[in-house]
Amino acid sequence: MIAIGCDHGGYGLKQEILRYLQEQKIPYKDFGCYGEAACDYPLYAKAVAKEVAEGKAEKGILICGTGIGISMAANKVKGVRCALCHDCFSAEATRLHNDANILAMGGRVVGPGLAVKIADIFLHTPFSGEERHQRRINLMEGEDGNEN
Ligand SMILES: O=C(CO)[C@H](O)[C@H](O)COP(=O)(O)O
Repeated sequence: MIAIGCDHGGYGLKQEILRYLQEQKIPYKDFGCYGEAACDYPLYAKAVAKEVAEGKAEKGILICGTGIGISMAANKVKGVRCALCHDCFSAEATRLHNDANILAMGGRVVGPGLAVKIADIFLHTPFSGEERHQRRINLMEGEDGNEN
């Protein structure tokens, strides 16, 4: 299951991503927001990030106006590796190298065609599992005994 959320700046693009998920029969849970009224992106970032960190969702997708604030907020949750991607190369690389578990995009930055392609690559690219990448993820997650 994919957890998905947005703020008002990402609402329109989220509708496009939802259409893609439905067409592809990819199960998802929509954590809001549910309209274009102004709202606060950290609330939706935290809801999706928590779902992913707790293993209830396999991956997440977060969209705000730029993708920046919502990715920053998601990355405050331990175990979340949220990647802001506005190109296909980065979407693939962050899965292969970082095992990113949440994709963030900006609804005011990318058009729907590119955004759907980025989401498709993100959802279908496995982590490479290569030792050097795993080692760096472990360091990032603080599994070396350091605090962060
Ligand atoms: O991109 C965002 C955060 O990074 C927000 O979507 C953006 O800041 C919302 O702005 P406004 O309230 O002016 O519509």
